[in-house]
Parts: sequence; C-alpha cells; structure tokens
Amino acid sequence: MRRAALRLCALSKGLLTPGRGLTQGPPNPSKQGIFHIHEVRDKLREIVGASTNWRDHVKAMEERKLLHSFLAESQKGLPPRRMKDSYVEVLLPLGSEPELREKYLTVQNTVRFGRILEDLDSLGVLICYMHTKIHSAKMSPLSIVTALVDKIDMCRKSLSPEQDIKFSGHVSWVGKTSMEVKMRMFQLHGDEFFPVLDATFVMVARDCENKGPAFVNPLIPESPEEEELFRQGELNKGRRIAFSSTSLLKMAPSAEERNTIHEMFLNTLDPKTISFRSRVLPSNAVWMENSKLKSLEICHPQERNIFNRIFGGFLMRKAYELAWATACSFGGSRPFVVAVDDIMFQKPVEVGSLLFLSSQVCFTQNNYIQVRVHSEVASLQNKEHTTTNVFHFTFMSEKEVPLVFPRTYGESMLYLDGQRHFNSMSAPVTLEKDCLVEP
Ligand SMILES: CCCCCCCCCC(=O)SCCNC(=O)CCNC(=O)[C@H](O)C(C)(C)COP(=O)(O)OP(=O)(O)OC[C@H]1O[C@@H](n2cnc3c(N)ncnc32)[C@H](O)[C@@H]1OP(=O)(O)O
Repeated sequence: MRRAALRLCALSKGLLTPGRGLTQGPPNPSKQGIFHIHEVRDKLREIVGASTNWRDHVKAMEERKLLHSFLAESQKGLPPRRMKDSYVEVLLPLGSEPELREKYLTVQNTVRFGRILEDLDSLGVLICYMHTKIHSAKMSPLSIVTALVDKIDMCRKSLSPEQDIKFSGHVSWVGKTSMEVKMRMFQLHGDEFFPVLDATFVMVARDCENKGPAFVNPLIPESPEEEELFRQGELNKGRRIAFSSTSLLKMAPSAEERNTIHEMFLNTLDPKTISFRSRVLPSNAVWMENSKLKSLEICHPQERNIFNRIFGGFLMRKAYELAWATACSFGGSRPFVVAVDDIMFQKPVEVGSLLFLSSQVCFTQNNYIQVRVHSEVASLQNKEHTTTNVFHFTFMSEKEVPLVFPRTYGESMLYLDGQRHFNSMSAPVTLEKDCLVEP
C-alpha cells in the first residue's frame, strides 16, 4: 500500500515563479496590479449585481433576469480567451495589516485553514468571471458556482499569521459550461514569497437566475506549458469520471478490497467463541462508530453567496473545522491537514436551511487520519433530509494513531472509500515540523 503524505506544490517543483502566472502574462487585470482580499467579494457583488442588504435580495435577482439576452446560444458564439486573461493575484496582508489577523488566527498562533478555504472559493469564482468577462456589459449574465474542489495540497511551509499571504490563479481548462481553476498560495518569508498550497477547483456556469447551464468562453493555450495544463485538465475530467463510475455506491469492491475487509472482520472475531456475532476490538483500535462528531448550523442570510444561496466556502469551513475536531479527538494530539480532495457540491443550500454535518474517521494509517464529512439539509417546514456535500480531509497527527475498524457492511464501504481517497494522494515527501496548518 502506498504511504500518503504531503505533496509538494507544483510551484515548488519549479513550474511557476512566485507572483507570476504560468502564462507569464500580465500579473492581473486590475489597475492596482493586485487585489486586496477585501476587494474580492466586493468585486464579485459588483459583477453579478448582488444585494449588499438581505432586504433587497429579491429585487437584485429580478434585475439579473434582464441579463438573459447576454447569454450565448453556443460556445462558438463566444470569443476565445487565454490563460492570462483570467490571471488574478490577491494579497492577504496579515503582516502589514495586523487588524486582519484576528479573523485568521488559531489559538496556536497559526492560520485558520477554514478561512483559507473561504478565500480560495471566492477567488476561484472571481477568476472564472475574468475568463468570461463581457467587455460591453457592466454585469455578468452568468451565475458561477463551485461544483468541485478537486484537490488541495499543502506544501512544506508553515502558515504564520504574521506574514503576508498572496494568492494567484487562472482558468486552466474549460469544457462547455465548466471551468477548471488552478490556484496557488504563497507566504512571505524575508523578502520572498514561498509556495504553501496548490488547489484545483471546478466551477460551473449557470444562467442569470442559476436555473440552467450556460456556455463559457473557449480557452486557447498559448505555450507548451499551457498546453500541458490544458491536457491535464482533460485528464482530470477523465479521472473523475473513472473514479465516479467505480464508486462503491455503484460497484462491488475489488477482490483485494474484499480481502482487506474480510481480514479485518476475522481480526475482530472473539477466539473464545465460535460465532460470527461476537466481535472484539484488537488492541490499539477503535470502532468506526465511536469516531463520530456531529454539528448543526442554521444557515443565516449573512452566510449567503452572491446568488442568495449559502456560500460554498462557509460550508467548507464548517465541515473542515468539524473534521479537524474529529481527527483531534481521535488521534489525541493536534492534527494538521495535508490534503483535501473531491469535495463535490451536489445541491445548493438555501438560506434558512438547517445544515446537519456528520464527521467520522473512516481510515487511518501510521500518523494519518482520513476523515469524511457528510452534510445534509432540511428546512424547518420540510423535515426531509437531502445530501448536499461529501467532504474528504487527510490529516497528520504528531503521533501514531489507532486503527479504525468497521463493524457493519456500510462502514466497511466507508473504510474502503477512505482508503481510496488516501491512496489517491501522490508520492510521499518528508514532513517537517513547521508544516502546521490548523483549523
Ligand atoms: C457575498 C460574497 C460571497 C462571494 C462568494 C462567491 C462565491 C460563490 C460560489 C459559491 O458559493 S457556489 C455555492 C456552492 N455550490 C453550489 O451550491 C453548487 C451546487 N450544485 C449544483 O448546483 C449543481 O450540482 C451543479 C450546477 C454544480 C451541476 O449541476 P448538474 O449536475 O445539473 O450539471 P450538468 O450535469 O448539467 O453538468 C454541467 C457541467 O458541470 C460539470 N460538472 C457537474 N458536476 C461536476 C462535478 N462534481 N465535478 C466536475 N464537473 C462537474 C459537468 O461536467 C458539465 O460540464 P461541461 O458542460 O463543461 O461538460
């Protein structure tokens, strides 16, 4: 079995120079050269004409209906764009503006990763609006939503709440209505920005009312490097389809996986009885059902996105923080996140919903803890629960953690799914103590 570990950012492998896009194009389309983190959401509101006041949200959505005529009837009708057209840089000046720090601070004097997830989500959407910008219109007719966090890899640098952070990113691949966005994060050490994180998101364009699909501009790679990125985007799409078609919700586990589960089952049979029903935990192991934590959020208007649904970044922060607490209580020491993958946004969450989050450890190995968070919503009127997201987080604990044992068939599938996510991480790299990234 492959040992999963921190993945080096593409950037630290020399694919990208800090502060410059892969395209080596102009740093970004704003006059200032770089957006301040506060400008990102303001800019998004301006682009879609979103209300800044909940009282006006219905009126704002009514006005958006008028933008229907700007929607393209086919992708061919839209001008192609280059990667540098969507390239954006954003500064989170934690060092130079100490008043910003409070929001990002953990009690351990590190940066809250949940806040970073929110910033990445907003930035990803802004990047897509840059790609699809209509120069003749002030507002965009598109509603761009986060469909998938394909992966986020942490690099080796620690995140200090006292040093400036910089994000950059651009569209790296497009389909008909979807766009893959690659983003990077750097932190200032001395007078240089060093890579700390690589992220790949998939965003989907919808019409002005977020009711049906909408075409996005084609993307033209301009250099061999960009062609490679585009090709990678194509491969990523194929990989996602393959991963989903072999999902344990659709197909039986492989022979090797079935063996794993049966071995685990045999390891839990009580040798003193001849029974399939008396189960005993091996030493240094925990039943999966005892690794759960749950939470409930009331989705207030304050957490809405530009389309009056609940902001994806908020959902990720809440899920991440619950996952972190789950890993912490399971492992008995402060864990740090090493990877996030395959967060699928299946259904929008309406303002006013009750959001139920259930988190559980589904796989462990050495110091690694794989946590799955399932989120579902119900309205106060309708008690029926609907799944909106499934989140997968990989943490590393400072010390070796117990094994987790499934008791039921359903839990065995969770275990195998966790193992698949864990094994989908890239080659291991040495972990350094300064990698801590906490909630
Ligand atoms: C106030 C300040 C705040 C500012 C923040 C702004 C940030 C706003 C961003 C958000 O917060 S969005 C909120 C979180 N996201 C959601 O609520 C999305 C919920 N999910 C959905 O609405 C639908 O599942 C979704 C629109 C994503 C897809 O709907 P469908 O499944 O009907 O889509 P369809 O099958 O028609 O596929 C459309 C495209 O999406 C692609 N797609 C769909 N699901 C995907 C997936 N999971 N992964 C990758 N691609 C996916 C699909 O391949 C296809 O691509 P192409 O047209 O290019 O071929």
